[in-house]
Amino acid sequence: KWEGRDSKKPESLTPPTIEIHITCSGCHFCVPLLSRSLYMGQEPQTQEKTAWTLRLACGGQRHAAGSNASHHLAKLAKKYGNVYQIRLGCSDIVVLNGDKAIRPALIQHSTEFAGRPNFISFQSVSGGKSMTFTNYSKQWKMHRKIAQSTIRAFSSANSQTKKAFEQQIVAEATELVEIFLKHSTEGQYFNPAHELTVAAANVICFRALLQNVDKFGQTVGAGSLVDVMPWLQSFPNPVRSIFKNFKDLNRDFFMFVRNKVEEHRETFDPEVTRDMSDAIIGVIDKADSDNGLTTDHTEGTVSDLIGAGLDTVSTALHWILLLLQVTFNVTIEGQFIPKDTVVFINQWSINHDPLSERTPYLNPSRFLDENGSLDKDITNSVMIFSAGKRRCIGDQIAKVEIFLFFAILLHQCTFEKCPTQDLSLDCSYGLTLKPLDYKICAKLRGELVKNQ
Ligand code: HEM
Repeated sequence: KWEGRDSKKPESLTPPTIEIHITCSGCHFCVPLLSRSLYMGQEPQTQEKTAWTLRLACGGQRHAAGSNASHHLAKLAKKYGNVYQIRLGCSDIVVLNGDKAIRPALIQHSTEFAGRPNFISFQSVSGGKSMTFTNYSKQWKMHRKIAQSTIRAFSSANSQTKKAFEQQIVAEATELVEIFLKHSTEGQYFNPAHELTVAAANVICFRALLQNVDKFGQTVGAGSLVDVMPWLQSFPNPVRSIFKNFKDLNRDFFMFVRNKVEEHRETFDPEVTRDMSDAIIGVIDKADSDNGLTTDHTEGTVSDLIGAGLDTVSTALHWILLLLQVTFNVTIEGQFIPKDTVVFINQWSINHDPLSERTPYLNPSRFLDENGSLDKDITNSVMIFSAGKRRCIGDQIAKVEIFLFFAILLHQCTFEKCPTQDLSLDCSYGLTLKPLDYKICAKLRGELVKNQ
């Protein structure tokens, strides 16, 4: 019995079930569910279900629930409790909302919540040898340990690596400022999404492959309606087409990584570790003892680190630039979980109370106490890197990257929103929740500071 539920006295031992009928295809509703789904590892039990029905009608446009499904799921928690169950296609998915439900699940029951479901879409990621999308096992533990120590070795292991890493980010951020100013020539407005993705890709690809890139406009991820409705693959329909595009994108991305890793193998020198790829080849390909990992896991790990480090950081910068431009004065409107249940950790619900009045603008001072010092209780309550066994292993990299990019962009430029465009806090779904496209114009504050 798991007692992470927020309510004082559970009425039943099973979470309420809400059926979600998706009445059109092409809806992205389930993507965030799937991309942050965890898997329980307890004994199976039968359960009685109380069913409520929620209909999402979406004729190819936004679904009735609004564009932010995480927000909608958080709102449902007000009615049904912080732990409830939805049915999506063939899958029952338990949704956890709010800090009080999520934190004990991820920390006190870290092993039970460390799994991953066996979704079809996960097989397309990192050549099927992803660490991120692999279920909890002894082999996964080894895989994660290798990925974690490799990241550390190339970002924060000692003052020299730290400095080299920071210098690379500064160079990238300085170039980004120049590109933004070029796109803003004569007061033009431009969409920063592509440049942010390339900047984040350059940082992580350089660490992983000693390679800069200019080709990443799209990012890879996982999660599709076919995971919960596999039969959608058997006849032509928009979900099948979207899934095909997703598989093609993942395949192209993986081929790029595989070719680069192959080049590294050909020139590998055990005395000189050039980048993360060399480090991983050294540990997996050339391992002295059998650690259960094969050479395919080498490419899988490099691909995982690039994929995870690219989309997240570029999305964070994309949100920051959006929130910088405008003040939004708006109103945002003990369970037992059986084995093999897919659990959606609605992390969004921790940092957003769906029913409270909020003014979501960039307001760093809300993290300060009355003396102007950082309030650790507040910063710790923001759980953007998750918790428990699946906690992000790139958090240190991410913090340094976002801090330096943000500081350099702000130091050098002001940003203006396009006057003809309404800004919105709605999201589009991929591996992360992304802001919708918007345009800005960058203006230099003073002299352009070039990278030394
Ligand atoms: C703002 C930036 C970032 C955010 C918000 C973020 C967030 C997260 C979260 C919430 C998870 C847990 C997912 C889950 O529970 O299923 C995660 C996992 C992961 N992150 Fe990050 N991340 C960021 C940057 C990075 C970077 C820069 C890297 C690598 C260079 C990275 C590598 C990973 C990996 C490999 C995992 C999977 C861990 C596992 O499955 O054991 N992340 N990240």
